[in-house]
Formats: sequence, structure tokens, C-alpha cells
Amino acid sequence: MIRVGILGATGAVGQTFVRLLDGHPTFEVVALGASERSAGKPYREACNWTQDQPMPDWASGEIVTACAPEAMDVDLVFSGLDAGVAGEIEKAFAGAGVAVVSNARNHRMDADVPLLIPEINPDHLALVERQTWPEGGMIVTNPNCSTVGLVMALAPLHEAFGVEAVHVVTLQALSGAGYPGVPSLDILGNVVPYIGGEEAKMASEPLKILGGLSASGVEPAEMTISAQCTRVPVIDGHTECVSVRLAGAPSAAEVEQVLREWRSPLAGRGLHTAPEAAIQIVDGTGPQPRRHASAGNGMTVSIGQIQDCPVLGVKFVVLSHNTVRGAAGGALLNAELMVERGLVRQRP
Ligand SMILES: NC(=O)C1=CN([C@@H]2O[C@H](COP(=O)(O)OP(=O)(O)OC[C@H]3O[C@@H](n4cnc5c(N)ncnc54)[C@H](OP(=O)(O)O)[C@@H]3O)[C@@H](O)[C@H]2O)C=CC1
Ligand SMILES: N[C@@H](CC(=O)OP(=O)(O)O)C(=O)O
Repeated sequence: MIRVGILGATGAVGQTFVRLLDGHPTFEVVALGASERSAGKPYREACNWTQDQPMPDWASGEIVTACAPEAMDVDLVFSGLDAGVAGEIEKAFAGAGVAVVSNARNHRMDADVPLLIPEINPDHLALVERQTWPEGGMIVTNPNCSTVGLVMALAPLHEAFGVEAVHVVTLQALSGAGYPGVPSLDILGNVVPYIGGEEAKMASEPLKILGGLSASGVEPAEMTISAQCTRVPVIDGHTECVSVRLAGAPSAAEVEQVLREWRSPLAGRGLHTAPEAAIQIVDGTGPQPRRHASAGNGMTVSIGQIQDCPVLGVKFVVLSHNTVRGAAGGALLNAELMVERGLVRQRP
């Protein structure tokens, strides 16, 4: 087993790590880290558990540690840290020879850090060879939770036709803002058309993920993306209304055929967190957060309402689970791929 720690274990993403790592065949959680407000307390007291399933017994009595390499004897850490502190703490772990698999935004756009979706750009893992941390140390990131769903839908279309321009409007769940997150009086019966920094991330991160790897690093994909991001009173699941201009102007029917026929390159490889179908096409009135966010244990991205668009050519709606595919589940799949590639091993 590979010994892992969770940084930010008490938060919305950290708790999802705890839930998803319960009974994992490769990773054994040996440390739960959080802020000094929580350190020294049993996890059940430090954490306001908001997951649907009960807190695992092994986590409940575990004493929360500080998020420092000397406090954790681990091979790998999953980071669900607040972005205000994640950057430096993650560097400290990589500097101590620990593999860091992060959700936080801090290092995503660093030239030598993979911004990874295992089904889409697994070749970008090669970037870790450019990192200069001591033996075993590395940083690998997963994208912003809205970016993941968008890119899962765009990637097959980019491969088949070439994406030229995208306009996307998001309807983002409350769990994306952490806990306690958005005040109830701001969001009940309301929509807030502002999520700080989100639109810029959605415009830039897909270009790195869909970019090609060259001798000098990632060459960003050439496409234009405009995003407008809103917070809605939904608990889990980010919905995105996407309009796209594709080279050759294919019809909605041709786009639907490409998306239906696309198969994940991870299928059949036995990676524990990889869903059977990485994307699914939903007919009728979907995708809807309550009905479809948990598909594939939260790892399947749902796409529906594929139609011709008189402005950009084709439009559709994408839905992905923000704390699973968009955070902890995505990071877990990254780590499983890293283990499969022999990048992470148990330290002596
Ligand atoms: N929620 C989502 O859908 C997504 C979130 N992310 C990113 O993941 C990260 C975590 O998000 P989320 O779980 O929602 O946030 P939360 O606010 O729910 O949790 C933040 C965590 O960071 C810990 N923390 C805060 N300050 C410190 C500190 N000084 N030292 C050590 N630990 C600290 C907190 O510990 P304590 O309880 O002790 O305060 C808590 O465990 C963020 O970077 C976020 O941007 C990424 C994609 C999606
Ligand atoms: N901003 C996202 C969650 C998040 O924290 O994203 P990022 O890790 O890119 O800062 C949301 O509100 O739903």
C-alpha cells in the first residue's frame, strides 16, 4: 500500500477524499492534516462532516495533524487545501520528497506542472520529469471543477473537428464554495452571477489541457473561450450551457455521434476510480444535477440538449460532479495513473 496524507482533510474536498479513499486498494490514509484550528483534535471533532455516507471509523478517531512534511510520514499527499495557503505548503511537501496531487489552483499553470485529466492528456504527466524536487517529490494538479466538465465534452470534438470558439455559461453548485460557503440569505431563491476568478480559469485552463506537448513544454491549444459563471441553489453538480464553433461546421447530429462513440482510453485498465463511461449522453430533459451528478460514482460527465446553434454552430449542456470529478475523484484518478506509470512508489 502507498501511504497517503490528506491536506485540508476537514474541508468539502478533503471530506470527499476521506470518503473516496475508504477501502481503496492502493492508497492507505495514514495522516489527516488541516489548519492549526483543527490540529490535535480527533477528526470527528475537527470536522463538520457533510457527506451523505457516515464518516469511516478509521478516520473518526484519527488525530488531525498540521500540514507540514515533518508531521506526516507519507509517500503521497492529496491536497484539498484552501488556495490561500496551498501554494507554499504543497512546495514544502514536494521539497521533502513527497508526491503532491493537488486540487488547488496555485500551481496549475506552472510550466512544468501537469494539469491533468487522465482520459484526455495523460501524456502531460511527462512534465514531472522537468521538475527538480528531491527524489519522490513532484506536483501534479487537476483542473478547476467547471473546467473539467467543459474539457471532457470539448476534447472529443477538438480531436474530430477542431474547436475554434466556445461560449459557456455555468450554473455552479454551492459545494463548490466550500463549507459554510455562500450565506443562505444570498443564495436561497436566488442566482449570483459572480464567482471570483472563475471565468479567467475557464478561459485559460482548457488551452493548457488540450495543448500539445513539445520539447519546450505545453503549447496551448488555439481556441477562444468566453465564460460567464453563476452560483445557483444546487448542492452538488456544476451545469454548463455551452455553444461551440467547430472547424468544418458539423451539424448537431454529427457532434452527437462523435460524443456517443468516444471511448475513454482508460477503459479496461483497472484504475479503481475510472468510471465505466467517462462521458454519457443523456436524452430527454437532462442532464440535471439531482438526477445525473452522481453517475459513475460522480466520475461520469453527462451531456445533453445537443442542438444546432444559429450563433456558433452547435450547443449542448454539460453536467459534472464538482467535488468528485471536479476535485477529489479527479485527483484520485490522477494518482492512480501516476502509480500505474511507476511515478509513485512506497518510500523505504
Ligand atoms: N469545492 C469544490 O468543488 C472544489 C474546490 N477546489 C479547491 O480545493 C481546495 C479546497 O476547497 P474546499 O474543500 O471547498 O474548501 P474548504 O474551505 O471547505 O476547506 C479548506 C481546508 O483547508 C484547510 N486550511 C485552511 N487554512 C489552512 C492553513 N493555514 N493551514 C492548513 N490547512 C488550512 C481547512 O482546515 P480547517 O478546517 O482546520 O480550517 C480545510 O481543511 C481549494 O483550493 C479549492 O479552491 C477545487 C475544485 C473544486
Ligand atoms: N471556484 C469553484 C471551486 C474552486 O475552488 O475552484 P478552484 O480550485 O479553481 O479555485 C466553485 O466555486 O465552484
